[in-house]
Amino acid sequence: MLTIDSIRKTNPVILNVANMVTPQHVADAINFYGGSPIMFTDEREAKELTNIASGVVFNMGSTNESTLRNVLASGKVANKRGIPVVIDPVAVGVTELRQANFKRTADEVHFDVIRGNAGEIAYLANVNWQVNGIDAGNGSGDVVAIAKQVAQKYDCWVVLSGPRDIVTDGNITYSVDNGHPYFQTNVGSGDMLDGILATAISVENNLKALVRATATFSIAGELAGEEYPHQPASFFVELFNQLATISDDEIDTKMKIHQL
Ligand SMILES: Nc1ncnc2c1ncn2[C@@H]1O[C@H](COP(=O)(O)OP(=O)(O)OP(=O)(O)O)[C@@H](O)[C@H]1O
Ligand SMILES: Cc1ncsc1CCO
Ligand SMILES: [Mg+2]
Repeated sequence: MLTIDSIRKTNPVILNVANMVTPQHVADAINFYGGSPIMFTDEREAKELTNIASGVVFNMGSTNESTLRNVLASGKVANKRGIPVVIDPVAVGVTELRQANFKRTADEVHFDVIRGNAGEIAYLANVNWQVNGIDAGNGSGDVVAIAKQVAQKYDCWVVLSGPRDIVTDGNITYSVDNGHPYFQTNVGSGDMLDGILATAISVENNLKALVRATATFSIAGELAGEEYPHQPASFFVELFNQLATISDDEIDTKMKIHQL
């Protein structure tokens, strides 16, 4: 079983192609959880940095020609080395460029995890969904079926986040019912989750570890919400305190996971 102690002892280096909005939050989340984050923006060091990393995160939230090259260069080295790749297809359905960038990346790089909200994963499943920019929006599709379909299509794990998180390999599926509404209030919660997931599976690369990491982040939010029930901005800072101090006992006690 993946323990928080093993993550903190391993302190894996997690390489990120971040978006322009939330890199500090992502670096903090990885760091407080027990990883060692590093970001980069110049393709010339993609290979060297991927060679020293234990996991990589590609956030497609504000990709341009140069950062797309970074993703492709790093992704190929990560695949060759067998280190886990997490991709976040931020607002993928919203513009043609985002769609093309994701397709190109999927054609050239194998992902271990696609992490997105319902709107993003629904787009990848070709399911009609009323998205709202970076936010999940509304749809009537079955999120479990959608997540499984995307996992099968891309031969990877999918973490579809929201009030209930769905974690699947396309066959075995878990739900995680922990969390707090203030996650949704804060921009970058999903980006932080990407970093948490990469950190976790760089230490133990299996579906159960992915489920536990998903629950850990949500439980840290529950604990933060208990401290700050009416202060959404303080919640965000407290989330870091909780990530830095959460124990395996707390995770075991609070975890609400079900195999579906
Ligand atoms: N209403 C909610 N109740 C409980 N937890 C939530 C809720 N909404 C989101 N979460 C949690 O927030 C985290 C981020 O998920 P979310 O689906 O908001 O990502 P996102 O839309 O990609 O966010 P962003 O684009 O701002 O980074 C997950 O851990 C999820 O469990
Ligand atoms: C607001 C925003 N725009 C592009 S990425 C991002 C952060 C949430 O992913
Ligand atoms: Mg997002």
